[in-house]
Amino acid sequence: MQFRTERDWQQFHSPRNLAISLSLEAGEVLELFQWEDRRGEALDKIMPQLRDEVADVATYLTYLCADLGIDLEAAVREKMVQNRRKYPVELSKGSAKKYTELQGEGEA
Ligand SMILES: Nc1ccn([C@H]2C[C@H](O)[C@@H](COP(=O)(O)OP(=O)(O)OP(=O)(O)O)O2)c(=O)n1
Repeated sequence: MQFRTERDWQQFHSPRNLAISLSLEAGEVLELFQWEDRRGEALDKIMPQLRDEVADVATYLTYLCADLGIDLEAAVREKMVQNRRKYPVELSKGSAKKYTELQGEGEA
C-alpha cells in the first residue's frame, strides 16, 4: 500500500484495472508452464521467476481487497465453509471430480 501511495498510483487502481492486472499476472504464472509441465529441475529453474509472478498476483489481489473492503482471510475462511459443504470428505476423498459430479457417487 505504501508503494502505490508514494507514487500516487491509486488513481489508476480502479476495481476493473486491478481485476485486469490480477488476471494478467496470473497469466504470467501460467506462461511459465506454457510448453512444459515442469517438475524437478525444470521447476527449480523457474522458481525465482515464479516467485516474482506470484508476488504480483498477491499484490494486485491485496489492492483489490483493500479498496473494496474485503477481509481476504475472512473471505477465504467463509469460502472454505462452503467448500466443505460441497465436497464432503466421504464423497470427495481421492477424487478430483467437480461437486456436481459427486452426487450419487457409488450408487451406480
Ligand atoms: N500501476 C501499477 C503498475 C505496477 N504495479 C506493481 C504491482 C506489481 O507488483 C508490479 C507489476 O509491474 P509490471 O506491470 O512492470 O509487471 P511485471 O513486474 O510483471 O513486469 P513484466 O511485465 O516485464 O513481466 O508493479 C502497481 O502496483 N501499479
